[in-house]
Amino acid sequence: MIRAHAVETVRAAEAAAMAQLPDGELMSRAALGLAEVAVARLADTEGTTVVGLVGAGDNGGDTLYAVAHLAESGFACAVVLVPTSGRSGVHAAGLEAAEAAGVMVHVAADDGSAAADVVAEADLVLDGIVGIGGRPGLRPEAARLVDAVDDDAWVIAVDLASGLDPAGEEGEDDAVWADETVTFGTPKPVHLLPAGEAATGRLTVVDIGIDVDEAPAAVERLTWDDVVALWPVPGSGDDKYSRGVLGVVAGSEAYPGAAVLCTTSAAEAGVGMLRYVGTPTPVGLVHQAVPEAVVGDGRVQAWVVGPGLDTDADDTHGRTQLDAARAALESDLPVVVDAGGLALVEGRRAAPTVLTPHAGELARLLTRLEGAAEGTDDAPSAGSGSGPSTDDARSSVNRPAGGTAGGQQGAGSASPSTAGDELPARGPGHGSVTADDVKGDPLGHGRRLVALTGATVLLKGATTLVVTDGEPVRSQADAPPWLATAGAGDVLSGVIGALLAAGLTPHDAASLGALVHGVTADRVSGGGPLRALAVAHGIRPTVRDLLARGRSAPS
Ligand SMILES: NC(=O)C1=CN([C@@H]2O[C@H](COP(=O)(O)OP(=O)(O)OC[C@H]3O[C@@H](n4cnc5c(N)ncnc54)[C@H](O)[C@@H]3O)[C@@H](O)[C@H]2O)[C@@H](O)CC1
Ligand SMILES: [K+]
Repeated sequence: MIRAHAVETVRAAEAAAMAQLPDGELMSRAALGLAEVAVARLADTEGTTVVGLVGAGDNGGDTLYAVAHLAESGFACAVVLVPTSGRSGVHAAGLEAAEAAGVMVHVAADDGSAAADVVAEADLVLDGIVGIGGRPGLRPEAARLVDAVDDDAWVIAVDLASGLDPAGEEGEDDAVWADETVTFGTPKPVHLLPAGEAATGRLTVVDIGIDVDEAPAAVERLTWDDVVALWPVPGSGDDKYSRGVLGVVAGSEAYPGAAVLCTTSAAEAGVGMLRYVGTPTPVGLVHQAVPEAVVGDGRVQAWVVGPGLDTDADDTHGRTQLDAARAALESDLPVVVDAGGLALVEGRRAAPTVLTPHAGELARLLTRLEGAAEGTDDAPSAGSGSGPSTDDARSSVNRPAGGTAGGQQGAGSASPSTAGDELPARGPGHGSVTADDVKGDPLGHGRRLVALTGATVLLKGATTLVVTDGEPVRSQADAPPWLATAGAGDVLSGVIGALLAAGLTPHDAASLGALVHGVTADRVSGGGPLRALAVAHGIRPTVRDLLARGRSAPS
């Protein structure tokens, strides 16, 4: 598992380490690690010239010492001091070391255009303007220098891309767009969250000897090795019931395919037994595609409610299916609620619940539930504010052409309410939320839905977020953009349902489901198009191979 720690946690760990070490030791380790990465990248890119952009804090100090190392290794090195106060504004000992190593020093405040020319010449740029002490956004003088960076230069952000919010809560238009980030001690939340992940680029963690193992993480990301630890593997005493029976209320006369996708993926994920509740057309399809499934209601350990569900159906079969969906939601059993099922959510359930909206569905749900809550005395607070900006609208000063944070991924579904329909604009009613609002602040809006429902919220996107009250946010970015295809969400809900039925917590089931879904999509895609059904059929071999990694790993 990758664990990212909040700035306060990092500062406390650094203080504890510094108390045991000579002055400057941590910075020296950071600078050396940074220089080693830079040397490797210069070799990869056949680069020879280096510029360090140096701000007023210790992030600039790291950069000055790293550039000194690079100059000593024979590279043509310069630094540009960004603060308006020039030399007096930067880390004095670092500046002395850089000058002693023969680094050319340019002061942006003295001659901004000459400094920009120097920046434009560099093959490799170290962004040391601000680190974890930074506020979001770049000052104009810094932005001008970042803008001068050559499109072909390799940009390494020191600790984090300057201009980003270290906590990853606030999106920021004005930030460095790094090819790579070299961070110290532990990842920071911004490296794993949608607000900063794309501008972070490749992430390398340099061990500087601080200890955060016992400290709570702010954000976590499951990795392949976590599958062995978390995936429910049957023992010799298990039978199909003890392994978990999953009930699926999905598909409809209008959207029958979702039933096939959801039940197929649940079966592929190895559920003990599957019950399916649907209308005649999807029942026939499920019979053919998943002969293991038992059609009809019965005892289950968990439910999936909603993929392809037609909440407008008013024929007898449709109404009976909707009654089963409502009964599942009113039961004391764990439920995954997806797509059409989200329209049936009325607020808190007492039992474990995973809601799996994409941005548009989350916006609709928040608008409806917050509207309803406003009419009551105990209305929860609306949570953090939301801006109209979107990922797509974000522009970073040195972002490469066409480089965006990626669109919605894994959000596709064969269900009526997940067919990419999004609220066109902010609605007239007070408190109405749009899909763009959610994309501009996915974590904040996810938290709002958690506060309203008490559920685990899995928000689909290029990076999928899993938010549960009292747990570190899980952030999974395993899937290729090809997964943004209709039906992918139906497959995801089947996997999560199988894991819930086996007894995993909603937080683990949702994040592990997202991981396996994304890894499967990546394998199935192989760099090309994929179909949701192929992802469903890929779940079984993917889980098998991930479990086999654990068996072959040295103990
Ligand atoms: N604390 C430690 O023990 C270690 C810290 N290290 C480095 O130190 C960094 C943190 O250093 P600092 O706490 O000095 O803080 P930073 O270097 O992140 O920056 C703080 C300075 O930048 C200015 N600033 C803030 N936001 C700005 C913005 N948007 N635009 C321009 N200037 C802005 C502030 O006025 C302040 O002077 C880490 O990110 C890491 O790079 C490493 O050397 C490892 C050890
Ligand atoms: K930086």
